Amino acid sequence: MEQERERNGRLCCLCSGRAALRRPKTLQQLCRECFFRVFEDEIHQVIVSNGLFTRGERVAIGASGGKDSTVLAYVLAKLNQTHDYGLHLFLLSVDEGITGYRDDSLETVHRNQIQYGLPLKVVSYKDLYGWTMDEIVATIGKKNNCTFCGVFRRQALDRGAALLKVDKLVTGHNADDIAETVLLNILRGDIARLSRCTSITTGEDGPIPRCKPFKYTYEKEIASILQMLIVVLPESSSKIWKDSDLGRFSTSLDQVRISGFLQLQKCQSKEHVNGVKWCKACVLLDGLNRGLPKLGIGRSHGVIGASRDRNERNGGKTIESKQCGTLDF
Ligand SMILES: Nc1ncnc2c1ncn2[C@@H]1O[C@H](COP(=O)(O)OP(=O)(O)OP(=O)(O)O)[C@@H](O)[C@H]1O
Repeated sequence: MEQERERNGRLCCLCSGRAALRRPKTLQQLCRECFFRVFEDEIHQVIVSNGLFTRGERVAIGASGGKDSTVLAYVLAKLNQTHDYGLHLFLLSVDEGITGYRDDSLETVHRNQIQYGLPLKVVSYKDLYGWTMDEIVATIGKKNNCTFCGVFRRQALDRGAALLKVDKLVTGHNADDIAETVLLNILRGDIARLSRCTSITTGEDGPIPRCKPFKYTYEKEIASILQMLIVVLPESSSKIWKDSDLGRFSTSLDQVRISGFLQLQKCQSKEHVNGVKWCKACVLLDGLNRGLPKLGIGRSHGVIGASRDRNERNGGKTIESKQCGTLDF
């Protein structure tokens, strides 16, 4: 209460209006409008100075329904208009099939689709792999399921991006995520990932580069923007947003789901974006389908070894594994 009164008494350092917050990054007192403006200007500067996009490009926003990608969708849609980037923006969501979690957050994505007027594509693990995460957890238990979730999500985003025929995929990874990844890679002694995990654009040698426009953005500031966006929503929806960061917006909009013909074909398919036979996702899926779900768990050389042994015994072909992981965005 005391703090609230004190804050209300302070003035915005840019326009002398009533300050709404002390900005975490610079500790400046700012009103709501100035905070939005400096936040958006900074993202615009990051985009321009790093040459993230080229006019006319098709760009998919990895939309999880969480705060980072929700704010990313808002800010990119806004900047695309105000600065006339000339981008074709899409929302791309991966439905892992986690009851009570992703189904809720996908409702938020549907809402973003309406608010920002962006086309949405949803790709699901069930359609791509024949398994939901709930089914995978029921098979493998809670211990190693993160490996499946992370590896499949990464590939699913690539495949969704290929279906949308986009030139780039952007994600809501922020400065805090990157700091965490750096520390994890140091602890894991993973020098290769350490050297590339701070890049604002990765995968430039692959079919669909990934960019992180929030690379320099503090998570706290993204949370403040989201909170302020909630305030301007109609009462019924703002109540929904307060219930959960992920939101619970009910709508009956059509989800664009990919059909059976795109079921994973062990990377033999020419459509496969990584162009690598037997990538980590394939090894994991192969294990699941054979009733050997732990087959692909662990480090790649272990996987290759285990797979080779098994294939040699079966007189089959050699499986080559590619390092995948959630820290590689
Ligand atoms: N299921 C998904 N569908 C589409 N994109 C996703 C999905 N999960 C993660 N992403 C992308 O990867 C980014 C980082 O995801 P992470 O799971 O680390 O969550 P986060 O830092 O909490 O972000 P968010 O608040 O957007 O969920 C997200 O901002 C989003 O762009």
